[in-house]
Amino acid sequence: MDPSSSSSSSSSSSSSSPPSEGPLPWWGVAGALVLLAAALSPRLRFRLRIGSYCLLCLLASALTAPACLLWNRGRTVRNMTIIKNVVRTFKYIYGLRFELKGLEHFEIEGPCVIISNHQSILDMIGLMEILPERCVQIAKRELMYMGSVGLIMYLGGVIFINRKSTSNAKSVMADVGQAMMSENVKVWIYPEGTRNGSGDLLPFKKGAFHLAIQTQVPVVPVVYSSFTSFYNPKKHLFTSGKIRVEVLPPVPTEGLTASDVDELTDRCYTAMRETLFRISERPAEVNGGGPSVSH
Ligand SMILES: CCCCCCCC/C=C\CCCCCCCC(=O)SCCNC(=O)CCNC(=O)[C@H](O)C(C)(C)COP(=O)(O)OP(=O)(O)OC[C@H]1O[C@@H](n2cnc3c(N)ncnc32)[C@H](O)[C@@H]1OP(=O)(O)O
Ligand SMILES: CCCCCCCCCCCCCCCC(=O)OC[C@@H](O)COP(=O)(O)O
Repeated sequence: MDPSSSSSSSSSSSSSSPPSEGPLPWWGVAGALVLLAAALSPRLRFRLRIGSYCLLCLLASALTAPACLLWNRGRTVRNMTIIKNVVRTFKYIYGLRFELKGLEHFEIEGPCVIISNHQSILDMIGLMEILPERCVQIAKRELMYMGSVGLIMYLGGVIFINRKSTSNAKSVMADVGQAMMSENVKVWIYPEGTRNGSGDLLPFKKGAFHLAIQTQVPVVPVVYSSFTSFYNPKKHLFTSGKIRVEVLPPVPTEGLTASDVDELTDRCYTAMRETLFRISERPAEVNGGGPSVSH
């Protein structure tokens, strides 16, 4: 070791005060314990990760709402563009990669009804990844009360329904039909009516298909591959992963009537289920399609 450096190091050590050796601050200890616990416990790791997602949604909503109000002065589908661009950054935070196919099927002049499978609260990231311009979603009205998330949904033009009351939902959907045509808006609906992480499809509710036939606009099915390889609340699994998204060709409804709803529902259900199994690399069931409408 060079003697000059030793003398300089001894002089520097005499001039600089010794590092403070006091105890770690309380927050340092707490943080270290949480990280240690998370490393040891999958359940805690899952809860921290999904909790951070919810917190991110709340925070991002609270920060984006003023921008929507300033930019577009209130509730309008134009706010969806702002919301979409914010939410699309979330995939980098959670390591979600998308493989997209069939986006050309969205190039429809005018309104249409978009339907897709619904697996979890992460779906919103996949929704915003491909959301076409001037497109709003149908949501359960409970979401309106989720703090800033409810506010941003309201500002983005999301339509809230009481899914526990068919009559209320039907009348709201009828109003949606009129608004679609007068304001040239697309509507995105989750026909399963609830989240479903099974890797299969639940029977479809019929509202989306009634709406499409009442307005004579095409139905555009969208399928997201199963999340089960990287997201499974029952197994406390939430890691990064790849999601295949396939937009299927539009299904026309010109000339159809309410009596064709069941057939239209079945047709979309079968096409989406086959696609879901294919892009999720799951063998199709031997007995063919499952139930397509709610019984
Ligand atoms: C900046 C940072 C931001 C971060 C924060 C995030 C911001 C994100 C912003 C924005 C993204 C927002 C994302 C939101 C996502 C939300 C997801 C959800 O909430 S999913 C749950 C709600 N959605 C549904 O439920 C739709 C599907 N349901 C339907 O369409 C149903 O049909 C419904 C609700 C209309 C009625 O449901 P029924 O349970 O009664 O079931 P049925 O079998 O469909 O209908 C019963 C009878 O009524 C007839 N019917 C139904 N709809 C009809 C209609 N419109 N006209 C006439 N008859 C109808 C049917 O034909 C059936 O009759 P016969 O069995 O055929 O005799
Ligand atoms: C002030 C009160 C704040 C309450 C905590 C707010 C937590 C915010 C979490 C926001 C996560 C983003 C939600 C995206 C929309 C969504 O995907 O909702 C799922 C619904 O389809 C669930 O329907 P269901 O399966 O029937 O329960």
